[in-house]
Amino acid sequence: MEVVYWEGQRLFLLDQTKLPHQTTYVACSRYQEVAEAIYSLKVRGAPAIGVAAAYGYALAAFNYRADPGLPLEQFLDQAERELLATRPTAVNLRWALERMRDAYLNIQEKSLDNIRSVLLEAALAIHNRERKLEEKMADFGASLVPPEANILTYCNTGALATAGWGTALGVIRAAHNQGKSIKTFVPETRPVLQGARLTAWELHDAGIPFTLITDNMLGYVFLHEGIDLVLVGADRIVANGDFANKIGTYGLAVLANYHNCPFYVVAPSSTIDLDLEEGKEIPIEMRDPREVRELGGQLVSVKNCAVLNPAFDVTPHHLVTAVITEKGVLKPPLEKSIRRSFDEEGVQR
Ligand SMILES: CSC[C@@H](O)[C@@H](O)C(=O)COP(=O)(O)O
Repeated sequence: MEVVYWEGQRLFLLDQTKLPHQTTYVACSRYQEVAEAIYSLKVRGAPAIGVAAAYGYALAAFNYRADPGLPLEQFLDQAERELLATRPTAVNLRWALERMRDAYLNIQEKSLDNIRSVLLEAALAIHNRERKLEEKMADFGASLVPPEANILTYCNTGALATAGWGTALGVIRAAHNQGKSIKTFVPETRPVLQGARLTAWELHDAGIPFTLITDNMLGYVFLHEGIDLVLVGADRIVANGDFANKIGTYGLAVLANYHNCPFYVVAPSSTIDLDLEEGKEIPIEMRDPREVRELGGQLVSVKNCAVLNPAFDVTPHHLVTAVITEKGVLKPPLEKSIRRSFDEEGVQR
């Protein structure tokens, strides 16, 4: 099932807020609808929002009418700003939009038809690149999974989160396909239940055994079930290896460390932000208090009570066993191996 696809002059997004009960698509014909879909988590997960934003930028060129409005370049800049503002933590959004802007700036023949077709090609290339490199990453990760293993993952890091193969869940899928006997524990991931609604749905669909737990069972599971490794994704990894991921990841990393359990972060290099040195510089998205007070739209607490709702937390690099990207398994000292993985390909940011 496609998570994101382009047809005609519209972008279709699988509405993840309706899963697992309904599989419906939102059809976006304006870039503002893509921005709204990203903000409201209809499409979510760092790589997937990068892919959606790239198509959103292309859509802006299709929306553009020369009449009294802005010149095209300013209109595209406005689309870029609005798409970028939707979710501040996942750096893949900025990564994808920068590539779209570069694609626009490199166009020689600036007729509207040509601009539209070049930008659509550029968005498709970002999407296809994601698919290809995630399979590579999954193979690197699967090589670290023992033939029999209890794995703990977090949030949703599968095809739904990437519009490709998946990050941490891609590794689980690859290990399963290699015939490894794995049991995956899936925390529900409050406040909006990406684990219970999305990861459980993906694993069930793929026929991969899993056990759903509530987030406050993590300690119990380490003590009584035995966890062999933890696999999580990331929304932004900075130069020293600190990384932001779904709220709760830090607590999970501390528990894994206490239990001497390997803790792996799986993410494409588009999630690495070498402009930031340390995790404390990462902007953390604060979301609507209703996500905490409510469950499935039903109030479960005191109306209007004070709420804290950071969507992400930052885990320090010393709790990370290795970072797995499409370039390989990056081991500590993380700063050195992260920078080297960029230098090898001469990637400039
Ligand atoms: C591809 S997985 C990496 C992260 O994006 C994932 O773990 C996560 O935190 C998603 O958060 P979300 O708020 O659902 O977009």
